[in-house]
Amino acid sequence: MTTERAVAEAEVAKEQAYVSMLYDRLDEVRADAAERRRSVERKAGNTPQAAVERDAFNALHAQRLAALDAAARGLCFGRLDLTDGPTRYVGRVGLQHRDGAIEEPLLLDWRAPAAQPFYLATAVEPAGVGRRRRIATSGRTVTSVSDEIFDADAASRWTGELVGEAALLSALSAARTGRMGDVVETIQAEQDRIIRAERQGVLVVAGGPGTGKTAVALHRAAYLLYAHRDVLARRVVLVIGPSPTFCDYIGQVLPSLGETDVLLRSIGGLIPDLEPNLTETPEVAELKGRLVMAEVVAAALRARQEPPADGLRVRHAGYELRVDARACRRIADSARRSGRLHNEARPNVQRRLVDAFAKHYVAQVGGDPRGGRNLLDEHDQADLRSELADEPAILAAVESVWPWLTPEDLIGGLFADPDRIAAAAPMLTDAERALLVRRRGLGWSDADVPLLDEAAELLGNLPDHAAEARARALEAERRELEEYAEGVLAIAQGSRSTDIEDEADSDEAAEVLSVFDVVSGRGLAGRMEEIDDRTPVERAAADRTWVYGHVIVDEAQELTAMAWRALMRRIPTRSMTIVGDLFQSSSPGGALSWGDVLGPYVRDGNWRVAELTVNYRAPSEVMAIAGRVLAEIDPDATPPRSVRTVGELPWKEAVDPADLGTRLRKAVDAALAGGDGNVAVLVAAGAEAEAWAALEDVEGLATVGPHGPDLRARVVVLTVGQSKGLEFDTVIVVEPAAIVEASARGRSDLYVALTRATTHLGVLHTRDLPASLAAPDGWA
Ligand SMILES: Nc1ncnc2c1ncn2[C@@H]1O[C@H](COP(=O)(O)OP(=O)(O)OP(=O)(O)O)[C@@H](O)[C@H]1O
Repeated sequence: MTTERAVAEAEVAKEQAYVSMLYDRLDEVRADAAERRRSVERKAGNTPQAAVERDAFNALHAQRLAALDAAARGLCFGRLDLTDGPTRYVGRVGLQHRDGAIEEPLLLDWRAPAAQPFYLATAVEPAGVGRRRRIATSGRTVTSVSDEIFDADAASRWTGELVGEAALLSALSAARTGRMGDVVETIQAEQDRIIRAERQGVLVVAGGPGTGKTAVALHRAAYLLYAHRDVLARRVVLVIGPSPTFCDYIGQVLPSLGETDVLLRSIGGLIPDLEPNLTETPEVAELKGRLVMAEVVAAALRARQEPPADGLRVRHAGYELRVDARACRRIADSARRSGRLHNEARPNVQRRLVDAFAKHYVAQVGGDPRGGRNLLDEHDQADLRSELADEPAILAAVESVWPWLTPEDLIGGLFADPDRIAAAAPMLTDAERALLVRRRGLGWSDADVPLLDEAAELLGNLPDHAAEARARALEAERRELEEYAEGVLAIAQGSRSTDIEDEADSDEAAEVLSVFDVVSGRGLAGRMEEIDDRTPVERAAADRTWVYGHVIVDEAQELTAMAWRALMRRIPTRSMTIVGDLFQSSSPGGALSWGDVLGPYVRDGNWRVAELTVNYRAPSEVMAIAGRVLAEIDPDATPPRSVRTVGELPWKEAVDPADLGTRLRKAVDAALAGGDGNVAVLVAAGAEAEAWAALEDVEGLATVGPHGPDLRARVVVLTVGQSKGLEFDTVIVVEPAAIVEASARGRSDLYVALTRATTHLGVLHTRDLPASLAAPDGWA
């Protein structure tokens, strides 16, 4: 055995002793936490107050246990030998001595200030570190140690191998699993500075593909929760991702760091109980994303507050009761001027209209034919008034002036009626207005969500009784419509089934479907009756108006102006981390500059940009090709510098259209045979069906669930839009020309597609390649 190996083994043995001790201590702490949780559960007291307290403590201990469980994997991964001080061990969680008497902790949480030199020390700026040691473990066993020596004295004491970037490179070369993992053991200095940046104000993290923006954003969430737990655990950190698929992809990172006070959502998921089920064309999504839509929504509401031109008439107890048009208008105008939200103003409108009807009623019932004083006394008049207050015909008349409205009513009612659109959106062209038309009851798209949110802001909540009454009314309406629809269909089509899907084209069916809108109102009413023993994250998830402690936006370049508007309402303190790359923006309504995005919401000087410059994902061979596409997007842009070179050039192949499927199949088979990594086939939107069909019988092909294809499969087909933020060992891009043509920002889509590869990249094409890819150099 060489001396170096003997020394290394001795060091491993020493670290093993320390790491075993840490695991013993972790087991003790977990046992204590579990015992405390059990004792809370056993605590006496059956009052609702005691139950709520018990649940709160339970949640706290459950969270602590989750953090300790998460820490068990790779508990300790580093050691710092300070030049003028003690030795410190760095890990996933902080551990103290049992008696707590000794000041130095047994293990430092990676987020503690004292642990920072582990990420920042370099030979040039050692930050007081003599030696940084990385400790690799498998389960509870130390498998190796590797050192960097920053101090000549320490160097003379240590003769083992020096492996600077080995841990990073080995992490980056590992096969991908379809789920992002944490990088806590190998955070790089430029990333660490961003992770620990001040909480106040808006921090924009810009950087090219693969620079770790998502990784940094998630570790920042974990850091902020550590540094400001008192506020943030109560107010919750919201992380916005570009799609539910992406949220699934990154969903394990924070739990693996022991953090659960975080809510992950896409913009489409911002309204509780509403799951968008429709996909818009890019034109419609762009139109709905424009800020002018806020004016359209406001105008649509004003139009719903318009009293009938010839006033109101109601028959009651043999009398015709009237409120003339001028009086109706006065009441509506003053409700609008009151500044109250629409539904909050309704009780006042109702009271004044009932008063006006009652006045007419009293005049008719007690009027003196000879022109004298009214014959009814004050009590009689009050009785008549209260008789009218619950009269359905009167309430229906009030509805016609100032209806109870949910966001779904307002926006669904607007889109369903070209006349309403014309009145609310005179600033749009005819063609644009036509894009907005949609029958009611078909559902909602991601692009509708900010509009529904805008509507909700103007409307306010329905009070419980109104929500219930409305649910009852709509239930009755639904039954009536169902009967009607059945009748109509029975006459028209004999015994044909009235399955809703069969009827999707009939107007009756559309109306029948529209009652699904009610579910959220009813769900809301039901929820309010429950005792509120939910965790802050659960409460935030169920509350559209929740104000968050910090908001992190990933792939922020994709958000439309309306989406930003909706999001900013959730974070009035503007404590935000915004992560994105403008060159990867494919959304036609997406950002062109961070100044444009933030200008309306954040004062200059309250936001700053931090850049990430190193590409941890795509190797230099892939970036050489992708960089040429970037140069076509913007000749002045600099692609991020790759840390890895894999020694394999990307390939491209021209194929006959008839052979595309067979060739694709061959390429996927070859990739699968070449290793145990995953494979993604990336295509232009609309071309996915063909690719799925070509790969139908490939073993390991993804299944498709409600959030899209399962990324944990070995082979997956995705549109470029779906692949945003993801990465795969092998990427096969099909028909770049079609990707470029598919949208106004098609070149950015092609840049995104090429930069998803961690190791192998291939391009299949039946048409000419864009100039940036046509040049022969850089290809195998
Ligand atoms: N310090 C690090 N240590 C180990 N792996 C890292 C580190 N930083 C980033 N990575 C890895 O690099 C890959 C790319 O990171 P990430 O997805 O965060 O990049 P991104 O900038 O968000 O990319 P894109 O803009 O393309 O979505 C991921 O696999 C991530 O885990």
